[in-house]
Amino acid sequence: IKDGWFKESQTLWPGQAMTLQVKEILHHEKSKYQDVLVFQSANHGNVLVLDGVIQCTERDEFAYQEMIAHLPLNAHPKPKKVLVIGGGDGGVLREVVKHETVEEVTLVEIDEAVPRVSKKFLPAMAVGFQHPKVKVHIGDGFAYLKENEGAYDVIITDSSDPVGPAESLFGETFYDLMRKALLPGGIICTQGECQWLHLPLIKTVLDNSKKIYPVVEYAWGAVPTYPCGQIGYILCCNEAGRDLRTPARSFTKEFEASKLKYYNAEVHKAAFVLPQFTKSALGL
Ligand SMILES: NCCCN[C@H]1CC[C@H](N)CC1
Repeated sequence: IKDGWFKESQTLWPGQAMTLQVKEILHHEKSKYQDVLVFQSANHGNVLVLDGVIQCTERDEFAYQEMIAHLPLNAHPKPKKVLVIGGGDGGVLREVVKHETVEEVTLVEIDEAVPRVSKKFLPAMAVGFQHPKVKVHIGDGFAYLKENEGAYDVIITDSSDPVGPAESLFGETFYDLMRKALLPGGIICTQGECQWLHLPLIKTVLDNSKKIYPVVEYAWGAVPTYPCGQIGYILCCNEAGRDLRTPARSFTKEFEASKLKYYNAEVHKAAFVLPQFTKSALGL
């Protein structure tokens, strides 16, 4: 942080950097896995930064949390058992429990510091931990998946970037472990990086996924404080012929108007419409 501005410079987005004006540093620690920073920004609320990378800001986190949760959940006809890997800030949990069909959602987060710090400094996201349907497990998602085969209708991997603790969450082994943990007709949804910055990585992950899932899709949406102001979502289903691009279920218009700020049935469909350079690069 230099003369009151935080700069998000990272090898994953060379030559560019989002900067946010800092009002006050609220917390800074080295956890067992990563550098954890929370600051109060001038115009984006409190901001969570892990290893120098913006994870979420109070101002625009809803755009990401709603999409990564409601794209898979509304693409599934009747999701009951949900698993979230990562997502230690609680935002995805807050969204998952909005689905009446969901009976139980388990969150597996490797770093105990993230829920601890989120509960203190990002209460509007950490509210997700309070719901009775929620179970929290601090541990490695790999190990957890191996212990829970054929158990989940939807698995959401809300990870940081493939540099540091989340690196292995972008590998073929992990995608196969998620597949084995799904129930029939199950859907996974993972943080899919940025089409302007990471097309080779995205292509590798999608090509690997196509070897083991009959349905593989790429969607994207705006998140102003993420690199290039957007983020992708990779969705896979273990049942051939399923259409993930059209909601199998929708919230009522009233629910969309009162309980959501980004996602709705039209946004669901629009998210899968890709610009030509991405379409041809990913062969979708
Ligand atoms: N629940 C926090 C969101 C984590 N996802 C982010 C996607 C964009 C990345 N550059 C950083 C992590």
